[in-house]
Amino acid sequence: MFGRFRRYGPTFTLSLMGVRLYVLTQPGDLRGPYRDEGAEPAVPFSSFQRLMEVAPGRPYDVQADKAAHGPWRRMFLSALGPAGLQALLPRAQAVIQAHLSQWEAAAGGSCIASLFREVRLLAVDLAIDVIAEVPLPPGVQRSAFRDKLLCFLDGLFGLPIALPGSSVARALAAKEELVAALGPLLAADRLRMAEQWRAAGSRYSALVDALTTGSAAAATDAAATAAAASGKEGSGAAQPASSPPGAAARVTVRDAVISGFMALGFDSERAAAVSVLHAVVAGADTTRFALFNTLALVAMSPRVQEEIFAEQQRVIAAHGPELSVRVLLLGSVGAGAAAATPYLDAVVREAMRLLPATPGNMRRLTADLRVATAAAGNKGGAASELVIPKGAMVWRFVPLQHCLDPVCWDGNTAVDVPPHMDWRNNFEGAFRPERWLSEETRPKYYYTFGSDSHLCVGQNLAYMEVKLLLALLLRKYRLRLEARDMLARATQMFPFIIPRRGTDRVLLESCVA
Ligand code: HEM
Repeated sequence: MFGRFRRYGPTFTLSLMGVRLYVLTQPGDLRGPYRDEGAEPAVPFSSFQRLMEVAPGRPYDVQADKAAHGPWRRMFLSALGPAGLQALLPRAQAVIQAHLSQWEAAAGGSCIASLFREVRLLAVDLAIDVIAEVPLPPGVQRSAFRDKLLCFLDGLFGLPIALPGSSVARALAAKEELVAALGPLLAADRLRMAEQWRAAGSRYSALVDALTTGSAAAATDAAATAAAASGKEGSGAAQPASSPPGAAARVTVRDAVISGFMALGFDSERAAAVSVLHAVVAGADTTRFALFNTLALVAMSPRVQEEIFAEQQRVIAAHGPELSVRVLLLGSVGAGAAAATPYLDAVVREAMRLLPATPGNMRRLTADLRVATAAAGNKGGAASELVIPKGAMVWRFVPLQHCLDPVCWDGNTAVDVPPHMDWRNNFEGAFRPERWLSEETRPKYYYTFGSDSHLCVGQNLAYMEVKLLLALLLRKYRLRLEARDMLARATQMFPFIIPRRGTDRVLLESCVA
């Protein structure tokens, strides 16, 4: 894409799965669409639309609904705020630890046989147990449920062909089985939400006010209980996963998605099940690619691993071995929480800057948009203007935007890839977590989690999960890719990296005496 930017300038078009997209790169051009001004979020791919609709011909999109989006977003922010993260941390740690134990048992602790496969399974378990907190009863076989979810996710960006055997056809069948399994499990949530909805006079904002106020109180009680139980401020491990009986319930992601569906007039058992699939989709694929990309880059850098290890040793000496929210997340999460692991934080941001887990979401214009089209490198040249018509799709392609970062890039368009993004030929110069540690070098463009009106509400949960995995792994092991050029040899780079079969083995070298 940098090549296209060099050739065609800051605005150019391309066709993706038959859809014409305008790629915009100028901050001034992007501002309006990503603030919902003259544009709305939309995924223009028919496979995705079919799999996400409630029933044939009944689309659902709370993100594009101006009235519902605000309260819905507030529900998520409450569910995934500091107290929510505190409650979810023990769950995340249990899931990650279980997978680590399986990896260790499978190869005598010497390797992860297929990084791609293993983090995919891990991300789906995190989506089930941590994001959606799906109450899978013992009767439902987890492996079969997980397989169906994977099948559903595989179809989302498949070619829009629902012929037997195609990924979309298989995903549609898996969706029906998932809906049938989930519907009854969510009956109590749905009825409770319907009751609260009526009590709030069927006004979404009032419902959210009532739920989030109660949730904040529950969170404060829960945090105090956790601190008292562990004797340490901000400790996550002693925190119960749900509120004790009688206490105000904390808001969950499940509540957020089910309420969003209700706000748009869907209150059936099927709609509740589809809403939970939406939550799983929001977190599962993104998290898996974040885990894969980050582990791959870290495994390529013994230097970065040593730095993480040294920081972990300091954390253990200062706070004990427990991985709490305070240890894992920065001051932005939770009043007064200091950054105990700034280097780990920098590593995760740097990995997600260099290899973003998503290529960026698109917007459909609801009004004409005027943009500049001056060719790149045409400094001082006259800027021409282009009017992109209402109805067109515009896109901020995240890796390209990261190439153009004014802090990291000197504006040289003579190179194929700017050095700060060129992990293939300039690994040490490109993958530099240290750039995040000083105000002067800190990247200005970082769009892996979107921006503005739809900035990802799950980003702190995602950071927490990735950091947990890295900390747990690197306290015990040094990672090494068996095929050091695994990323360069990948069979697919877009929209996600998929490694060539057999090249994604990660060697685990014990560093514990
Ligand atoms: C590394 C992992 C993740 C990445 C890279 C990621 C990326 C993104 C991006 C780019 C957006 C903006 C979409 C847009 O502009 O239209 C977004 C929005 C969103 N994300 Fe994430 N996400 C991740 C994890 C999660 C998780 C774990 C959740 C948990 C539920 C989540 C929930 C959401 C929701 C609900 C929105 C919509 C926000 C709104 O429209 O106001 N994400 N995410």
